[in-house]
Amino acid sequence: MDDVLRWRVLPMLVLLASSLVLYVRILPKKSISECSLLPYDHYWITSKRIVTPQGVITGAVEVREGKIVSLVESDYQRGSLLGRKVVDYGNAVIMPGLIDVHAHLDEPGRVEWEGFSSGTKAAAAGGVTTLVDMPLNSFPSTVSEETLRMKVEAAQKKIYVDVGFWGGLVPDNAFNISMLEGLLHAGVLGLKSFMCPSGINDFPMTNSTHIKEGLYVLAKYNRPLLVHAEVVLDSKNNEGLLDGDPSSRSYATYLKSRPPSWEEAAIKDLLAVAQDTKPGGQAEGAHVHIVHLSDAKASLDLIKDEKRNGPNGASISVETCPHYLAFAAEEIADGDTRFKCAPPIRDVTNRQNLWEALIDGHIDMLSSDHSPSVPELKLFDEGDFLRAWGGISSLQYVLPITWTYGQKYGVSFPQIATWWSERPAKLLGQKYKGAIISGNDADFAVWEPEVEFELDENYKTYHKHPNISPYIGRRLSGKVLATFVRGNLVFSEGSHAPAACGSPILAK
Ligand SMILES: NC(=O)N[C@H]1NC(=O)NC1=O
Ligand SMILES: [Zn+2]
Ligand SMILES: [Zn+2]
Repeated sequence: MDDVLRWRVLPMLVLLASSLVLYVRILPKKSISECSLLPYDHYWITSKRIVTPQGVITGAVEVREGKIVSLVESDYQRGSLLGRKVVDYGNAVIMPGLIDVHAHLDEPGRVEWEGFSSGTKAAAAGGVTTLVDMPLNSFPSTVSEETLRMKVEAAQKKIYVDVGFWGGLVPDNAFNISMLEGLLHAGVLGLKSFMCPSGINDFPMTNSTHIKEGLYVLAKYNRPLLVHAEVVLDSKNNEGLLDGDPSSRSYATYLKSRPPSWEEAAIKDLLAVAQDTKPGGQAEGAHVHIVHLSDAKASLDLIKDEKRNGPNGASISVETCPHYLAFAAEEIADGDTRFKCAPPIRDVTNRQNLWEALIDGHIDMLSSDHSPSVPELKLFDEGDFLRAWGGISSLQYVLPITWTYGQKYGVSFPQIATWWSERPAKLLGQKYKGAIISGNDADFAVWEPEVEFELDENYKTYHKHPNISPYIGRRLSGKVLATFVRGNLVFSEGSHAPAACGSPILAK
């Protein structure tokens, strides 16, 4: 019996011990192959169309340990990379990964609306390699050091792309410097506030005084304040409308309820406060970023006027979103609340003016303002524009939307890279993101501009609620083939890497 034990158990123990050693030794390798569909840490990607700050080139990008280490402009097919690990994307476009500075992922607290996992899977499938999560629509809102920690905790092991966080500037913390400093110190990339009711009870609106206080604190940290710039004017538009009034199904009714004058009045007040960000001003170092501009008339003129002062003027920037560039009020059917957002989508002429302002550089960048909810809150049965949730679901589609609807205006790959990568990286203070240059993070969107597809039920969408998006049913061009985040191939030909290895981005 003793002998049997010795000859059977001993070898098994040896085997167990050696496989444990092996397991421990291969652990780092294993984690690469979980995080990436391409399990190398040193490789080249090649294509005939690589979008760099110097223009579109044919060549190879060398990636090592998550960084771009060299960029070779050459006809790589001649064999200079023979024997290397090369992924050839042929004629597909390699662009810097998209950076979405404005998305609502709603976690913790409202995962039934979206969540870090589905939201960042959608981002990865759309070529978005970094996104910044808004401080509201989750519960609690991100307004203190503690609530930021809850966000970061909730994001652990769930994010497929890199994710930063905005903190909320609300009346509760605006006059509480230590609370704001705690939030900034803990790593939010900047603050966000509303000049009108946000639609979320624990995220009340701020007035100019709150914003001024916020800017003083932000100045010390060199970080921006993002502002939803609409103020509720004493409008008579909806007076007399009762719940269930048939005209609340009318898009025209909704459009009139939030006129361009709301944006104009807010931007006027905001630019007055933003004067403190001028060189030598009390809030020098802070920056004001106007989110989702819709009004391309008086509101845009105010912004253009301020920008004419150049570096001596206030430090400001502005974004618009794909839905203002893709849709127009005239095309929105009554009752179709998928199109409800704030500020609203305006008329055809306004859309044309937004495109021109973007192309002329008056509008700095694009963002998704992906703001989904559960389908029930969209009130599809009633089609009530006044009571339905306001927010457009689009995160996964922003690249093909920009490309498809931009064709009419002759939009180029470098322009898309400027609007979706370079300028957003600058707003976020991310020095190593936003462009394909040596030393930067190896964040890429690889896509095929010429490939068309229909957003129908056969199209794999990763948003938690695919059907609430107004883009469903549209034909788009520009298919995302592959997405790399810090060298990890996180999405390729319809599949995600097994593990979610995105990093939280915390400001230091
Ligand atoms: N709370 C929230 O997401 N609001 C957003 N939705 C929208 O359409 N505009 C917004 O600011
Ligand atoms: Zn907003
Ligand atoms: Zn938003």
